[in-house]
Amino acid sequence: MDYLSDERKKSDFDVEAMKVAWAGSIQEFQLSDRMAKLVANDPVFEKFTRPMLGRKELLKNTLRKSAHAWKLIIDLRLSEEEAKWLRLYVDEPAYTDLHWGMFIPAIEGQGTEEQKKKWLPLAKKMQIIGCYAQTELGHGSNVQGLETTATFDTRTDEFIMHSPTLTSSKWWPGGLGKLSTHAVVYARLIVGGQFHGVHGFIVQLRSLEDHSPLPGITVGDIGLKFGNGAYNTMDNGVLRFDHVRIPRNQMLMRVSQVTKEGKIMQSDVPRQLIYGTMVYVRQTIVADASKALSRAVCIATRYSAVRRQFGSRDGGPETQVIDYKTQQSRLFPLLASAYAFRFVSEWLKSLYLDVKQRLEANEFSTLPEAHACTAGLKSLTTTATADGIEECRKLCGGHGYLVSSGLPELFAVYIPACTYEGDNVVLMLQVARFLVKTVSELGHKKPVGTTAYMGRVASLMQKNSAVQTAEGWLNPGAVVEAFESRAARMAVRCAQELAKFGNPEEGFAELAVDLVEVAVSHCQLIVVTKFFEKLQQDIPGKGVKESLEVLCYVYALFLLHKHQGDFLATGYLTPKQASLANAQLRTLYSKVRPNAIALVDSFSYTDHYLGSILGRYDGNVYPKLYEAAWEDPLNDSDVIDGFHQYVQPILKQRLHSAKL
Ligand SMILES: CC/C=C\C/C=C\C/C=C\C/C=C\C/C=C\C/C=C\C=C\C(=O)SCCNC(=O)CCNC(=O)[C@H](O)C(C)(C)COP(=O)(O)OP(=O)(O)OC[C@H]1O[C@@H](n2cnc3c(N)ncnc32)[C@H](O)[C@@H]1OP(=O)(O)O
Ligand SMILES: Cc1cc2nc3c(=O)[nH]c(=O)nc-3n(C[C@H](O)[C@H](O)[C@H](O)COP(=O)(O)OP(=O)(O)OC[C@H]3O[C@@H](n4cnc5c(N)ncnc54)[C@H](O)[C@@H]3O)c2cc1C
Repeated sequence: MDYLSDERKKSDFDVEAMKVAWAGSIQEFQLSDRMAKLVANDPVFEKFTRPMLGRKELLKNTLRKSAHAWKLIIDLRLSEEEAKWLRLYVDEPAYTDLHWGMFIPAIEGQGTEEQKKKWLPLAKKMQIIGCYAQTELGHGSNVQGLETTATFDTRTDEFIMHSPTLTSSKWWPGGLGKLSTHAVVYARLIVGGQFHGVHGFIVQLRSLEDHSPLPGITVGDIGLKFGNGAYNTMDNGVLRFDHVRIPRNQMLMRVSQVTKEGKIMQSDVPRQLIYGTMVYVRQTIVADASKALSRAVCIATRYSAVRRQFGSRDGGPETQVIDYKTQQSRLFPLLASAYAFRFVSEWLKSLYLDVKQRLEANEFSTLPEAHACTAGLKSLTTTATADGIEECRKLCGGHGYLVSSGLPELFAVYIPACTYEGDNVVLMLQVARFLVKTVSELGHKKPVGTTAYMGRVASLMQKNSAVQTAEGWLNPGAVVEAFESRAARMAVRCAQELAKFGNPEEGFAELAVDLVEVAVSHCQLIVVTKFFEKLQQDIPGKGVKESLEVLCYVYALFLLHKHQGDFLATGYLTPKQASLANAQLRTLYSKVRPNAIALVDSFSYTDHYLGSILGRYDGNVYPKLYEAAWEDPLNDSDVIDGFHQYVQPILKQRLHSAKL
């Protein structure tokens, strides 16, 4: 029985076409759909018991699933793209994520042709397992502050990897603790007693025969992390070196080379390319944000349509909580954000692929913008997603707090995204640096790409919004101009404040909070602009483009409402115009309402991937919640183990004193 079938009948767009729009193309949809079903129908990938397993059982279970996934990849001859989707739908962080997601990309981006030829075939056949060992106990954000040393020994043509202090212990790398045989280790290069910056080195950690750590290497897991199950399926590790020797050709040498004689040779490649793996991963994290947020939103939307509270008239049904305006005002902006992040991630991927191609041809001019966009959008989308998942839990009331809602584990697994691959504040400060530089160069350099609007700064500083009615806000030009003006005005104002400081670094430190706000406003402008640009494309299917248009305005006007202080303070909007935007937002919520279930069905998530009783496709929530309660190990017996030992004596004492 489909308890949501009435809801599904209300929608006025073609869901199958929307699935394709969400996936990006028909090919991408079919591929993803095939992998989702493959995983959902395979009992090895069951995951409901995960939060109840102890750490050792949990990790072993993850190893079993990873081995089974690898067997499927080999037996079914899956492509790299298919394998990626398969791992996604297995939905369990594992050492393989870092092997494929960072170890291999680090070698691809920073290795020489010779190094790639040697290491990539081994890694791609999984004959070695690698991780990305950058962060240390004492330093994560400050990469140049890393303490591990790689000292060149000209006599033996080797580097000596060493951890001179406790704080130089590598700390956090996923896959390092128990599984990796190799790591790309970031360390201070020391040649002839001189420090030559931080570089990556391929280091073997464990024997390929019996997996024991090699001499001079101390390695282990850093311990339990937030939440049951969740990210504890990952062996984040600690690593120390005691004068471990590696051949010279295991330094990743695309950026700098060390010769046999101990000479440093710089190629034309900028040293920032050493950070290139982070640019790649940050871009993928933006795509992951849309997946995580859409999962939470799918659960909260379906449950909000099932759940009824208050409002019964003449014995009729109570009101579906999705019909409360307050519920809509919390839920629909998140639904719109999931779509907005999906489309901006599509754009970011194309920007990244373009930069990658240019880098391969030794053309580096677009790297700073790629860094700013990946850093800023990673920060913006992960912050919104982490907050959004928690909001979805609240939108589901008490039942959202049950592990079987799927939301607690999703939250626990997701929130470190605000920290890994760069703390979100640190990353926004990088964007701010880029923007301040752009403003300071306006006189002699034409801003391009995502900062092109700064080229119109004079008019953006003068022109105020012309919107007169609520309908006036349903105009891409009016909305984009509002976001451009706010971002440009805030950036210029901040740059003027900075100019008052004799020492720019002192000014940057003092104005850091304002600078982060400037960076946020710039990143929000990018997301809004890319959503409108997406709507310019051919999007087939009845009512699909129209529904996306509604979501695009919801996203933009929700932000405008939330940050109306900025829009008012910069003088671009009057309070009347801000309130017209809010009135339009209310109208838009009413337009989303009949399509809400269809919009989350369009994510095409299987019940297995959602992992949520509240978010079940058929809406059959209550019987399934009731059934699941009885599957809890505590309900194996009517009288709990420990009762006779610890509780009964207390009860008896009460009866005894009652007699007295
Ligand atoms: C129920 C559910 C169950 C399961 C769900 C399943 C899956 C879970 C879901 C999601 C998980 C998905 C994916 C997981 C993915 C990853 C997680 C795992 C791994 C994480 C790995 C890591 O964290 S690796 C470590 C990352 N570390 C960092 O990011 C460190 C941050 N710090 C820095 O990047 C830099 O040091 C800095 C940016 C802070 C720079 O500091 P600064 O001192 O200013 O810099 P300098 O070194 O001096 O350089 C200055 C110039 O360089 C430019 N720059 C800086 N960075 C870059 C760059 N990356 N690219 C290009 N250019 C760069 C900077 O702009 C300066 O330029 P100028 O022109 O101004 O000189
Ligand atoms: C689940 C998880 C997986 C990880 N996986 C890996 C991995 O595979 N490989 C790896 O190498 N690393 C990994 N990391 C480490 C991760 O990359 C770092 O934790 C991250 O980069 C943040 O650095 P930090 O811990 O040094 O934070 P800190 O920099 O110490 O941050 C602490 C606080 O200080 C603030 N702060 C720091 N610097 C500044 C500044 N300049 N201005 C203003 N505020 C500042 C931050 O905003 C934050 O609030 C992982 C971390 C986690 C949680």
